[in-house]
Amino acid sequence: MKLADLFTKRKAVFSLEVFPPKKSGSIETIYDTLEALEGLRPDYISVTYGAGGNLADNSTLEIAQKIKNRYHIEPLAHLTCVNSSREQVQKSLDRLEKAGIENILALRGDMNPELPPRLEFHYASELIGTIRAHGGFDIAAACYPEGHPECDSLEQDVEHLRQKVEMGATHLITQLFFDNADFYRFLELVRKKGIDVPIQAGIMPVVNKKQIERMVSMCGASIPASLSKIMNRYGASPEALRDAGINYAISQIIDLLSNSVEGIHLYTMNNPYVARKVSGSIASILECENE
Ligand SMILES: NC(=O)C1=CN([C@@H]2O[C@H](COP(=O)(O)OP(=O)(O)OC[C@H]3O[C@@H](n4cnc5c(N)ncnc54)[C@H](O)[C@@H]3O)[C@@H](O)[C@H]2O)C=CC1
Ligand SMILES: Nc1nc(=O)c2c([nH]1)NC[C@@H]1CN(c3ccc(C(=O)N[C@@H](CCC(=O)O)C(=O)O)cc3)CN21
Repeated sequence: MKLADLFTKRKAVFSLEVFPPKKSGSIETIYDTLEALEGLRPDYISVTYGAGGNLADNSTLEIAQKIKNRYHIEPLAHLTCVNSSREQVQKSLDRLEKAGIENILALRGDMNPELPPRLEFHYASELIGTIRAHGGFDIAAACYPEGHPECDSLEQDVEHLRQKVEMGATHLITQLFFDNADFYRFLELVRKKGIDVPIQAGIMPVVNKKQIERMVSMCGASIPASLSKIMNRYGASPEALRDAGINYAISQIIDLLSNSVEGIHLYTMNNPYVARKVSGSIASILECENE
């Protein structure tokens, strides 16, 4: 199924994101995670590719294929371009098509300090053009409620976002954010600029200090006072911080749904406990939105 069709059927789409286990780890661990996530009945599951600048390989395709064929859930395969040649991208697209994957999240990708950028692709919009020319895929792209960290202004970043939609992205997923006011401000600006494709809010429940620090430095997301108070007060107790992080995310999601958000994309970080807690708490609300 093409994800664009999903957005015409659902008032609020609910999706999950997983990442392939590190090369040193076993690929099998992801299947335990998927087994647990399957029961949460997401509309689709996305699989990262070279997240955070990690080396990418064929495991994204392999996992996406399993999500489709073993769990009968629609997969969204991430694809990045900054470290790839045109030939490599063409090859990836051919493989994805052959595997029956219909949806791609087209990204520039994080810079890997160990790999020099190939300079054949500079921006996600170029990758989107290549995917569209290839044909056969629905294309999603990323957007940044607080502006992309490498961009001088939010206005300029939104202009670049418009290029991605013009090139063929039919659905957007936001970078993680912790202050819904940032999202609402961004949505207003984006709509004013004529970008009219569905936008899903990307939410990450932050459940430990190290993870929060890593995400903030990687994504440039700002921490509102209410969240930093939680971190300071409960930082020494892993369980308290985990539960506070989960509840913070649930509150964010309920506020977003009650303000007519078109979808929630949950960055699960392969943690089924967290995904289960969050989706269990919003299941009846999602049902109410979509009935
Ligand atoms: N792997 C994943 O799941 C996710 C990864 N990311 C990462 O976030 C980063 C950005 O990715 P994308 O949004 O796909 O990249 P993008 O190519 O859309 O934007 C990257 C930067 O380039 C700027 N830019 C875009 N077009 C431009 C142009 N024509 N001229 C000048 N500047 C331009 C943007 O404003 C932004 O600062 C990447 O590192 C990506 O991997 C973000 C979300 C999810
Ligand atoms: N700039 C950027 N790059 C991304 O890859 C990315 C975003 N932003 N924003 C949203 C999500 C978050 N994603 C992430 C972020 C970090 C890891 C990560 O740190 N992975 C570790 C393992 C961590 C763990 O086991 O808990 C790894 O080494 O692969 C994975 C996916 C992918 N996405």
